[in-house]
Amino acid sequence: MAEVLTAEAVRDELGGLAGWSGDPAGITRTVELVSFLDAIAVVDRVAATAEELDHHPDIDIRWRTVTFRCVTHSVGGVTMRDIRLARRIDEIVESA
Ligand SMILES: C[C@H](O)[C@H](O)[C@H]1CNC2=NC(N)=NC(=O)C2=N1
Repeated sequence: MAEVLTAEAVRDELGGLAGWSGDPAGITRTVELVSFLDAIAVVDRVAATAEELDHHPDIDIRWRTVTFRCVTHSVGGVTMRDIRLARRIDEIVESA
């Protein structure tokens, strides 16, 4: 089972994840897309990636603003699975 990262480890990992913030309880990134449909398209791609990784972000959609929150629910904190998912979300957002 993946281990919850320490506060220091989360800080270090956030250094390589522009736009993300948080702590061992969860990391979040909010992005504003051009339109609602663009936001939904990004969410759709993230959903496919989450299935591939078998690791799923919490997602909040408000018109064209989307907030992704990554935390490993089974252990109640941020693990490397969340860091990997966050990197993949960034790739999708950057290519949108
Ligand atoms: C069996 C499967 O790996 C688990 O149910 C997964 C699915 N996706 C998940 N996603 C997240 N964010 N946390 C989990 O604990 C989790 N568990």
